[in-house]
Amino acid sequence: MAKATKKLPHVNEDHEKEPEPEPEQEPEPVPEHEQEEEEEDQTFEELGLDPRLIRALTKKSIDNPTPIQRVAIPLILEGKDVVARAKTGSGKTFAYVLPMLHKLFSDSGSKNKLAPAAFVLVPTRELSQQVYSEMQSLIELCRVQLKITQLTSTMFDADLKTALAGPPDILVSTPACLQSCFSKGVLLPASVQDSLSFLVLDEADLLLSYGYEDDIKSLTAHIPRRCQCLLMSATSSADVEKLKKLILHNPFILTLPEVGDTKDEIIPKNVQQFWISCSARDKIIYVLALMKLELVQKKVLIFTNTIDASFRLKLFFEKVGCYWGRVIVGDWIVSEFGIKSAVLNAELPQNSRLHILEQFNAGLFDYLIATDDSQLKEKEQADGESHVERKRSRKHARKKMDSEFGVVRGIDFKNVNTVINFDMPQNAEGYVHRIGRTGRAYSTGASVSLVSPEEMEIFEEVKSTLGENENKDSNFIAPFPLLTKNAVESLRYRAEDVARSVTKISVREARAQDLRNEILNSEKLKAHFQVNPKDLDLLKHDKVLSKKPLSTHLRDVPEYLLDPTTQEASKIVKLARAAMGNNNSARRKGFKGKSRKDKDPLKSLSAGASKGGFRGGMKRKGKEKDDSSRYRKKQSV
Ligand SMILES: Nc1ncnc2c1ncn2[C@@H]1O[C@H](COP(=O)(O)OP(=O)(O)OP(=O)(O)O)[C@@H](O)[C@H]1O
Repeated sequence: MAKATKKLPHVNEDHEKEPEPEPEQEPEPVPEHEQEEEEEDQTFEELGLDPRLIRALTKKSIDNPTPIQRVAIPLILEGKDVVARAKTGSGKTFAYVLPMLHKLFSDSGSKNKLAPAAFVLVPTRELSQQVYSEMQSLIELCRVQLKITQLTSTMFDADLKTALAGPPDILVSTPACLQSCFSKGVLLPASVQDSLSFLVLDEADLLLSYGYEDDIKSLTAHIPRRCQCLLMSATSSADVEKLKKLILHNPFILTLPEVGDTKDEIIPKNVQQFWISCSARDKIIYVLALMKLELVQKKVLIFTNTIDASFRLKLFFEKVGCYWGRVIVGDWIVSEFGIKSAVLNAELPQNSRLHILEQFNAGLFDYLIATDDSQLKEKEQADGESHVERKRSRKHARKKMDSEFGVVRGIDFKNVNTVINFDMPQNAEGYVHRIGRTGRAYSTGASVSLVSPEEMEIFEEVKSTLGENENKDSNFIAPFPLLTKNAVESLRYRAEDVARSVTKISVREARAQDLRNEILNSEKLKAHFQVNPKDLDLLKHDKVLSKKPLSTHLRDVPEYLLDPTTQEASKIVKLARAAMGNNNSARRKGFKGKSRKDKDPLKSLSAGASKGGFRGGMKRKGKEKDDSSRYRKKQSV
């Protein structure tokens, strides 16, 4: 314990029964900037991790631990129960996976056990797949004989038995699925009592909202007292507190970080947040303008609150012939290819959803229109209150959807530069999780929320949750500076014309068609991925769904339609993109890649963006250092 704090003089962990040493027991105070450098330079070796894991990380170009990893890993290696709260994308998964694997590597006794040594519980199947893949790839790189198994609620009893035969060392699952293994007798409480050394509740803030409370309560009876329990969470909530009381013994509470005043910095500072005020009807023109005039950087993740809205958008993009990519050979344009988008929602089969995520992450397409799970649930509830009939039919529809689906929360979308809230989420928590899909691993990112007058209330709620304060740099949602009303008006006539042609019937047909495609895909995928698990390229998810020929009148926006400010803004965004090159570089070295603020051409632009104006997401280095050095002292229960 003392060892961990001495290495990390900025960190204060509270412990219920073991108070931290008084400051006089700390090492000699070091000037702040030196401490920051020292912490940032800390290596995984210094944290005491197994060399095989360190080599595996190096192969993944991960050299230095992130702030939460720097604090959590030593404590977990020491065998402490830990509650770790750190913002989205801050590397919480490796913060528990690395020390857990380290300990399992050296746990020779586990081979004679009759049940897994570790349970990792997550709220959704997408997350389960993600965590499973991360751990599996580390284990493979380490060339260690550890078996990891993923269980899903759709597995037959016989498959569950097969999966648990052996038994695996690590089990990744949702709480419901694990509990059903106990109730079906596939897992025996006595064996678990004897074997279990680790219980991880990942994305703990979401576990209860996904309805797993009863499952978790039932599971507690099977968790041996000596089992080390870890709870990872992006936000603090009453649910996290509840889980903490249910599961953990005497935990260390790590909270990262607080900057400045009374409110936590919830959104990573490397993410610039913007908003545009417009009518619900005009949103489609604004989103078109953002994309068509290249005012946002790819890859783009667009959120809608309903599946129909996502298809409407997809068809609209297809129909406006958003073609601005060109293949040029010599002086000749040999082909033009369209910007196509894919949709992601709970209606799609599981295999398709995972594959869409993989393809998007692999960069096979740049625009993904997602309808997030909680929005669906809440929208249905809201609709249901006023329209009983609709509620019944939606309830029926909901049954067809996957209750373990979770597209937004915790999913590690790779290299998303921009998140667009086409619809505002239903609550501030939804906003935080959506925006957290960009700026992962402290890379840069931006978000643009389109806010209609009807959504102003929720927008205000978001701002107050974030602790917005124009004098403070963080958590400030600025008016989007790059798009003028004139630029939008220049697109209006044509865009409205195209929007009119996207009828309810065409949306319904497209949705049905997409589902058919994906069910077919899913069958093919299932068979194919059994043989070629790493093959990403078999099937396409961004097929054109429009049945009618595409309109050409918005294919190219004539220069005369654009006002000079927007033209200038578009040029600047392109320059910024060129200057940034591969923004992934920021992700290496424990997120401490140098930002290029000196080269940031957006810094000079001020069209309407007061404080927090468009920074192109590149000038946050100094503040990032603050993150690594400030952990908030928090009272444990
Ligand atoms: N030390 C590191 N250096 C560089 N990249 C890292 C490091 N640790 C993790 N990453 C990468 O950072 C990304 C985000 O990590 P992770 O998914 O664990 O974040 P998170 O804190 O769990 O976010 P969320 O709360 O949204 O689930 C991943 O792509 C991961 O591979």
